[in-house]
Amino acid sequence: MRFTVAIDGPAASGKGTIGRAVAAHFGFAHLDTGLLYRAVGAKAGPEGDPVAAARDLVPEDLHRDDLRSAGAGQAASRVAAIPEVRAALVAFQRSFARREGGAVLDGRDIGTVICPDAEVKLYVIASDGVRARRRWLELSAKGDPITEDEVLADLKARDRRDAEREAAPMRPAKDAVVLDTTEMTIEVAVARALAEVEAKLA
Ligand SMILES: Nc1ncnc2c1ncn2[C@@H]1O[C@H](COP(=O)(O)OP(=O)(O)O)[C@@H](O)[C@H]1O
Ligand SMILES: Nc1ccn([C@@H]2O[C@H](COP(=O)(O)OP(=O)(O)O)[C@@H](O)[C@H]2O)c(=O)n1
Repeated sequence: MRFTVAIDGPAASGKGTIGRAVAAHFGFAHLDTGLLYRAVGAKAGPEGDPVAAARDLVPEDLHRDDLRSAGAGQAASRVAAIPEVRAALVAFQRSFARREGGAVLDGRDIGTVICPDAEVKLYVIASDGVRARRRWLELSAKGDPITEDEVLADLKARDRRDAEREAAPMRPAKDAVVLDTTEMTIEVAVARALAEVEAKLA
């Protein structure tokens, strides 16, 4: 069975949390595509060639322990604006999406560019303040000394860059279901996503 769930939306809106839960529930594979761009940014570093880093990306690159920081997120969003970087990552994402047994991919352009024919498309949003609070709680629990205001500034800068770039800008697909999780618990948000998938599987 081939079945693709595409989850897009701005930074820290809950895409990964929902994606992992949907994948676990239905036994689908899950790909956090943001991790690919974070790994490219980290692999290239400030002086390197991001296009070469994207073309040479190997699975071990995704296991670096510094990919979740705000700095790695900023580097990701800069390399993600380069069309050749995005092009180098398309084939892997598309073949992951069509693997046997079902797949969930979360990112910014899954429903619009990577998988325009996905069976389910969700666009997950939440207010800026709520997203900043959630990401700050996550980073501070890991010992990151970043402040909540710094997280908010990071999210806003990335969202603007991601939405305004020419190459695969962040936006909801015309047929995406928008899920505003501002006032939802994780359990409620996941239940809403599961219901959308159930409806299409039936
Ligand atoms: N509905 C929610 N309520 C409270 N916290 C949430 C909710 N959804 C996600 N979170 C938390 O917010 C943080 C960001 O979520 P995540 O799924 O990583 O977002 P994204 O993949 O969109 O960047 C995580 O720490 C996650 O546990
Ligand atoms: N499909 C994707 C996924 C991520 N990205 C870029 O990668 C960055 C990091 O993505 P992420 O999903 O890990 O970010 P968070 O939402 O977890 O903060 C984003 O800010 C985008 O610039 C993208 O351009 N396309």
